[in-house]
Amino acid sequence: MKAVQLYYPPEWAHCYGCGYLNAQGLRIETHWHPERGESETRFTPKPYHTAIPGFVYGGLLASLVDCHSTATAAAAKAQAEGLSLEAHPLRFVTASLKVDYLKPTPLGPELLLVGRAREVKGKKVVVETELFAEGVLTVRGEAVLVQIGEGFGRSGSAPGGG
Ligand SMILES: CCCCCCCCCCCCCC(=O)SCCNC(=O)CCNC(=O)[C@H](O)C(C)(C)COP(=O)(O)OP(=O)(O)OC[C@H]1O[C@@H](n2cnc3c(N)ncnc32)[C@H](O)[C@@H]1OP(=O)(O)O
Repeated sequence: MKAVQLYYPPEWAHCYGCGYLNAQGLRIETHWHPERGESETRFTPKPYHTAIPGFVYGGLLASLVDCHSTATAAAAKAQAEGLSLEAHPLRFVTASLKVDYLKPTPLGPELLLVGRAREVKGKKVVVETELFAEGVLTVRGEAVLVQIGEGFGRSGSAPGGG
């Protein structure tokens, strides 16, 4: 199964968290499970992603939730509209991001993020994410994502839905 991010067109693939063209980035990959209506991202932090020794830096965890959410929004919207990402590479940006750190997240094990769209309405999608370390829920996130259109981010252009 191809990761959602790999459908992004090159001009939208430079993001530090999820752009496949950013050699220094995290380059996360999110997989969509249509039968469950859920997304999954797996990521193993590096030793330098440290908060205090033995635990993951919270800013990194927020980044993971952020980019995992944009991909979840694209996949959920595509499913809701009956579109294939191959033919319709939808792209979302984050309007709002809330992260609750429930427990310290241990540094070392692979992390699993599971996402669901709570609302798909027009160009807006609301995504809930749970992040697990060795099966323990340590972070919960909620994000509002807004679909962008061609030309978004270019000088003088207004945000545009697709
Ligand atoms: C910076 C990116 C550069 C370009 C590269 C792109 C590709 C890479 C992407 C990488 C991504 C990686 C991740 C990143 O790092 S993305 C980078 C961080 N994000 C940004 O820089 C986004 C900056 N913001 C904007 O451009 C605009 O505000 C956007 C496009 C988000 C909305 O402006 P727009 O005028 O188009 O939308 P609208 O006003 O018609 O609202 C639409 C709906 O959304 C709801 N809503 C809006 N805001 C909020 C809020 N704060 N809380 C709750 N809800 C909010 C609003 O109520 C409405 O809902 P409803 O009333 O219909 O129910």
